[in-house]
Order: sequence, then structure tokens, then C-alpha cells
Amino acid sequence: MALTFFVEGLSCRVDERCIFFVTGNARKEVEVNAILREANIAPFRVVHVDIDLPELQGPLGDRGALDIARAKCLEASERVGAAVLVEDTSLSFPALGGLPGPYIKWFIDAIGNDGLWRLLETSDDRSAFCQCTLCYSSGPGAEPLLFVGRTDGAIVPPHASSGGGGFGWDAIFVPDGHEVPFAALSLKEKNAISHRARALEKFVAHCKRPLGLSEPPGRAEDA
Ligand SMILES: O=c1nc[nH]c2c1ncn2[C@H]1C[C@H](O)[C@@H](COP(=O)(O)OP(=O)(O)OP(=O)(O)O)O1
Ligand SMILES: [Mg+2]
Repeated sequence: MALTFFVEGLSCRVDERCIFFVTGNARKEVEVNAILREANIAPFRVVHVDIDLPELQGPLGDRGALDIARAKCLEASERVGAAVLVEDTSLSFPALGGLPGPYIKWFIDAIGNDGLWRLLETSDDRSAFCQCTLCYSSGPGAEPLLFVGRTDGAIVPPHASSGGGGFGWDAIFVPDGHEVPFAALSLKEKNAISHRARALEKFVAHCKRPLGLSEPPGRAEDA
């Protein structure tokens, strides 16, 4: 019988090389699972751990996003005591100097997608981009690695052919090259172009790199 170990009540066979994806957002988990199933990163197996991690506050922009994801990752690896994956997602409006950026979650909670649309309604520039900053640590004390994915698009009113699918701000974000928001795309269509899929693509390449190469500590991949 294969040996197992337990993390947060989840069991993992030692020969499986489990990576614990720590997020309080079940919708992220659905997307990550679907993308990684297609990519087949065996012998790694990604297992969801439901913890809503605290998030740093800091400046807008790339440095802030990397710091937030890195801090989440360090906290997750300490709490879980094993290899962990976390991500932080931001939605930025150039017309507002990059806001809401990493604070998008609190903007949605406070003013909803309607309120987000109204922030840009009278602006000539309704462009936006979403960014997923994915962070992996091979265990407590190991320096996290960062993988960034970005998708550009524009903000539209929430009632515009949203299709009722998706989550978060999916109903108001139309990716470039498409006529409808993320919410109107199938999971497969969203996963072909999303910020999350683009960050995961870099993580998958990292998992599949030839073994035996030493990894420079603390390197931020494409950050
Ligand atoms: O693909 C997406 N499409 C639409 N909305 C999205 C997406 N991905 C995240 N979101 C929302 C969730 C949250 O309101 C905010 C990001 O905040 P963020 O801190 O990264 O997520 P979270 O707190 O829900 O989960 P976690 O426990 O992983 O931090 O944007
Ligand atoms: Mg969060």
C-alpha cells in the first residue's frame, strides 16, 4: 500500500508529489483544475486547500502584485507545510491610473460590476487588463517562484450579453479579439485566453522542465 500523508485533512500519496493550491475561491479552483488536467503535469498532482489568505496592501503596478502573491505564498507554505501554489488576480483600468488593480475584490464587494462600469462610463478610455500572479513554493523556507499571465480587454455594461456565466467581474470584461465578456464564453474558451491560463502555461513549463537542472533561488519567471 502506498504511503500517504495528510495536510488540512487531505490525503496525498508520497509518490504523487502533491502541490496544494491554497485559495478561498472555489471558482478559481475549477479553472485551475480544468487547465492542469489538459496539461497533464504528472507526477505532480494539484489539490485544493480552502483557506482565504490575508493579503498585503501596497503600491499599484507590477511590484505590488508580485509582493502580494509572494506574501500569500510564504504564508500558505508555512500553514500547509508542503509544496503550495497560490495566485492573486488584479483588474486594472489605465484610465484610473491602474485602479482597482489588486484591490478589485474589495471594489466588487463595495460597488459591484455596475459600479465598476460606472467608473468608466464617461471615459474615452474603457480599456482594462486582468493579471494573474501565480506563485509556487516547494515548501516552507523555499523561495517562491512567480509566473505572470495577462489578458487585455475593455469594460462593458454588465447587462451586455453577459450570458449569466462566469464569476467576479467576468460579466463586464470583454477580452480583446472577442465581442462578448468572459461570462459569455464557455470554460474552454475562457481557458484558451485567460490571464490565469497564461500564468499556468508558464508554471506547467516549469513543472515539465528537464529534471536535474538546478533552479536559481528566488528567480521571478517573466515577472
Ligand atoms: O478570472 C476571473 N474572472 C472574474 N473575476 C475574477 C477572476 N479571478 C478572480 N476574480 C475576482 C475574485 C476576487 O473578487 C478578485 C480577485 O481577488 P483575489 O484575492 O485574487 O481572489 P480571492 O480572494 O477570491 O481568492 P484567493 O483566496 O485565491 O485570494 O477578482
Ligand atoms: Mg484574495
